[in-house]
Amino acid sequence: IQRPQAQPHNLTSANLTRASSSSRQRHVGADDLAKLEALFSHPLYTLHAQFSPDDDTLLRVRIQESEEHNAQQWLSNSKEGYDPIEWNSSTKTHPPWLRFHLGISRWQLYQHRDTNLPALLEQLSTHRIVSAVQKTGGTQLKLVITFSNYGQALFKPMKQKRDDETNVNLYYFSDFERHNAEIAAFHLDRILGFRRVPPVVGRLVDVIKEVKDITTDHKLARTFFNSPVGNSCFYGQCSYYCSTEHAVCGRPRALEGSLAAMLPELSLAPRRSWRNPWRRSYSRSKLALWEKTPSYCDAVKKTPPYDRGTRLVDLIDMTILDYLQNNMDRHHYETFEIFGNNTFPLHLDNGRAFGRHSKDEPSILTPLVQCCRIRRSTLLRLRLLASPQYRLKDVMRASLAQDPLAAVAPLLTEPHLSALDRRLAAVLQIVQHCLLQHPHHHDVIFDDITDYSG
Ligand SMILES: Nc1ncnc2c1ncn2[C@@H]1O[C@H](COP(=O)(O)OP(=O)(O)OP(=O)(O)O)[C@@H](O)[C@H]1O
Ligand SMILES: [Mn+2]
Repeated sequence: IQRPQAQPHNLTSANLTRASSSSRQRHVGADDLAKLEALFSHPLYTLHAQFSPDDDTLLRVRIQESEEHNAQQWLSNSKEGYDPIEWNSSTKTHPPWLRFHLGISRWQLYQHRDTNLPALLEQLSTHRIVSAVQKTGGTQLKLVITFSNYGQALFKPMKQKRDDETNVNLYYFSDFERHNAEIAAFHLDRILGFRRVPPVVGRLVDVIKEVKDITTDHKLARTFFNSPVGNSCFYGQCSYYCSTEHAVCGRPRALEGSLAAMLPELSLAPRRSWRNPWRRSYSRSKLALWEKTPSYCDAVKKTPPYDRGTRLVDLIDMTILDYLQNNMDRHHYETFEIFGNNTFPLHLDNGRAFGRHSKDEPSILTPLVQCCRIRRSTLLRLRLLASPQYRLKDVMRASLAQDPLAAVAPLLTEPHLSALDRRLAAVLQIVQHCLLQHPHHHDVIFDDITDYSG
């Protein structure tokens, strides 16, 4: 494929790493970075880098006969404003978004130390935008952005300042989404070793040049206006908070937002949506059944798909992620249909995480408390992250410093980082309590890494 004009021709993952590490050092201590490096080199991350056999990937490249015959590059007519399509069945020719799609497997979205990841993030944050339209459905304003190489991203704009704490009188279901939460969730999920959040990066978007001027979405275009101080604003159309009072504004045109790599489209890779058994009531007055039934997990454990395989412990993984980031909004989760029940749950939509640092929400941990079940690999990584040698808040600080928006301000403030450590200790305490209550440790610990002794 042809490299986009905005990028140097010699862009490789090697010099990308060099470039980002030199800029990182300005913002974050070398100690934190060394901890992150050491963490990712630990056997608990490297030993089990799953190399999926081909039949365990979501998509496969079909080699066309004509292509085999003339070994020519496959050239198709490209749309106006887009780069020519010059990729074929060889991975070397694929743009990063396509490599990402082709790398999705039964158990993870990308590999540990995936060499495509830096290139994908770099493209999301710098690539030329040729289209921006509203994503329909969902409650809050978000855009689907298309790049000149046909890659796509889901854009969530900054709605509030990073150090704003959610109003205590606001219910979780009316909380604003936060772009920095989407970014931080990607980093946290990767540090926990799950790799179930699609890669997300921060970016300053020019709301006039990169949205208004190029959009084909007339409903969106009609909502642009200039604020009293001359900033360019828009509010779009959605079921909540899409009005002049809740507009998002550039300064004067530059607007912060998160860009999540788009998953393969549903026609290629259909997904199934599952209701979270521990879903909240989404009502001001009603309690959910799980809130009134201490033995609730016994029933869940007998219900497919939680009665076999790894779905229950995967749900516990998701619970731990959500407790750490204080996300109460996990009403549903999705899986890729083609993998049936033996697959991982996607950790999509983390926009309501990191709303509060001064308060923890113990009820998020209810599945862990009621089920007393956890993957051994997860538990061992959590213990690693609780040790001073690595320390969750330090490795998160180092990881988040790699995001381009860290140059504007840290993606998570120090109180949020400290909350991570405090909540991690609470998770480990609950697991300890479970172990004391159960005579057989294997009733609590699901050993998914039997060959690892540590
Ligand atoms: N990276 C992605 N790639 C493709 N589709 C995505 C991605 N992230 C989210 N989606 C899809 O877009 C839908 C809406 O996204 P999201 O849940 O983040 O927005 P929302 O406004 O919070 O929606 P809701 O109010 O229903 O929770 C999701 O149900 C999901 O299927
Ligand atoms: Mn949501």
